[in-house]
Amino acid sequence: MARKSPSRGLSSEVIAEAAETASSLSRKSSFGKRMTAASPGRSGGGGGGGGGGRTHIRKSRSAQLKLDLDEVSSGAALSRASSASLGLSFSFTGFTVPPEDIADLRGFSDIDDEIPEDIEAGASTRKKVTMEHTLPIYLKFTDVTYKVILKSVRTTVEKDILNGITGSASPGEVLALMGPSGSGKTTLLNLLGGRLNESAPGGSITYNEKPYSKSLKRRIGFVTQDDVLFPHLTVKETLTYAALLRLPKMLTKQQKEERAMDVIYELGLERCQDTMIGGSFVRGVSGGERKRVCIGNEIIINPSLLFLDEPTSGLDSTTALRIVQMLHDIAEAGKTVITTIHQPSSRLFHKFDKLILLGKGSLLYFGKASEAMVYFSSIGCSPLIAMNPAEFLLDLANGNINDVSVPSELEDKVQMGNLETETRNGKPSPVVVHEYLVEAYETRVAEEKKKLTVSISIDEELISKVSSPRREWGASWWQQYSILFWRGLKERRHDYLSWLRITQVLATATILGLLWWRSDSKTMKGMQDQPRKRLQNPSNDQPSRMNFKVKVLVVQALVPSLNSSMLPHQPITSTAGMTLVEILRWSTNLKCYMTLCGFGRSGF
Ligand SMILES: Nc1ncnc2c1ncn2[C@@H]1O[C@H](COP(=O)(O)OP(=O)(O)OP(=O)(O)O)[C@@H](O)[C@H]1O
Repeated sequence: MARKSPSRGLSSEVIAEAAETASSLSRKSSFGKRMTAASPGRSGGGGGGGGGGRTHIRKSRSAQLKLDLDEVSSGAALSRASSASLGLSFSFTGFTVPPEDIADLRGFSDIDDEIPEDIEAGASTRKKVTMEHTLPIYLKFTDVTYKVILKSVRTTVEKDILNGITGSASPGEVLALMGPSGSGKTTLLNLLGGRLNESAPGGSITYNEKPYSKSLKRRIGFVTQDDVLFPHLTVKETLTYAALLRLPKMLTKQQKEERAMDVIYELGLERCQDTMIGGSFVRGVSGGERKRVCIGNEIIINPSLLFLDEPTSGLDSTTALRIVQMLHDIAEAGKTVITTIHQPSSRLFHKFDKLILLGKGSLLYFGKASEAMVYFSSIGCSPLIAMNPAEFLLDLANGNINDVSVPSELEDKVQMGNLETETRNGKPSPVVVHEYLVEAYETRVAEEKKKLTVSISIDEELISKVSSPRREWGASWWQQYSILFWRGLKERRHDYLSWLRITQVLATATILGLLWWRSDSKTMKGMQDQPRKRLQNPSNDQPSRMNFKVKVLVVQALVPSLNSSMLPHQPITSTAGMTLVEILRWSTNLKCYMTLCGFGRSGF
């Protein structure tokens, strides 16, 4: 299969950068490797299984490292991502890899980077849904600032959230945003994802050299920190409804359903596809599976840019590692992945291509994650004991320099006693450390910043596609209505069919029905007057004294302000009393109807 020429992708500079990234990575997982292997005609990794033969391909990380250096330096690595993005090979564009190959993986949980595995290639029977190719998007942001205005009764204060953040991310890369809590990671992520519209940020954010536009929305996937999933839907239902609602109109219902299945296989969710998502009161899928469903919800539309807000929070380190590995696989399909991360393990830290370290909204480091430690040691900050690099960086960003060698400049200042700011245990205070790091980054890495601010040449076609409004989407109004209606019914089927609810509904209906049992329904006046007659002269009440008593009790319960002493003299069938009962009856009916239609969550 002919590879797409690099010129089809971004400019040579970008390609070189991405190629460099690719060469620095030993990051392809066995999962990703299978993807490569499954692509017929692919030369790397021992050859693909062409022609549907049963070719055993030995895969290992070392095999991946065989990445041809000439190929890398010529930019073919990005071309690979590019060709993947053009739907030719990788899985996460989701269109060519036989799911049987993926199914063989026995789910995501069995992926082990280090263990060589045999894979059967070329046994494809499942046909993948053809979708639009991933458009490679180069994200660049320079001197991004963001403020919020805090209004109180007396004053209006401006609060700086981000101060001059500069960085970039190319297709095929995973950029991690790291920093202590409150450092501005989520704000930066939201800005880059075009989700903060209330006040315009300073600086520039470009996507293939174009500013954010509405048409880009369709090319961006955003996985928020809080999982927004329906607890009573199964994994398969969740992704199928997402596909039905979000995929282009030109695809048939069957194709959309197939696309949902593709994503299930790609994310290794096939074993739990029929399990409910679950929630506070319902046991469902595991935390890692839940996160993968959230990611699936976004990659189902084949986005060019994927943003994730703390996708590993609350997960154990092994599951977190698998999630990050999956993000790499997604990136390798030509997507640009940007994620915030909290306290990653050292293994996880080394998996990121690029890193942004934030401290109090300022940039402390931007560059390759693998070079972060070298940079900080060059400015005099190194760990004094063996520690996880991520932990070390977060300590620094917090201004905590216990177990960290103090830069000689700062040490001198402390010893000379000319440090105006307070010191703690003879060590510079966090404020001073923060200022030092910000300053160090500003001056010593100014060159790096300059490189980023230089405009790069990107293929005209890519630029025009980014701002092109042409991308047909979604379902019609009526389709959306019916999909949401059925989704609402499915989501609540467990509520409807619970014995508690059925009993509750029957009991309410019986009690309310008793109010009008054996009523004189011939005329409106008769209906209204009849109970009054009974109340005023119960002995005339032929149908049943019991019936009358029940009614009185029910009305008393419904209208607590009427006490029994009032009843004989103050008939409840006064216009006000009856109107109240009518309102109650109608509101109950309305609520039943609305619940059946899928509106409102609480049932009756
Ligand atoms: N709209 C706003 N109004 C006031 N303050 C805000 C607003 N948005 C963000 N902030 C403040 O900006 C700072 C950065 O917030 P942000 O959520 O980006 O931090 P974070 O690094 O993602 O934190 P965490 O890791 O805890 O989620 C915080 O101090 C937050 O209180």
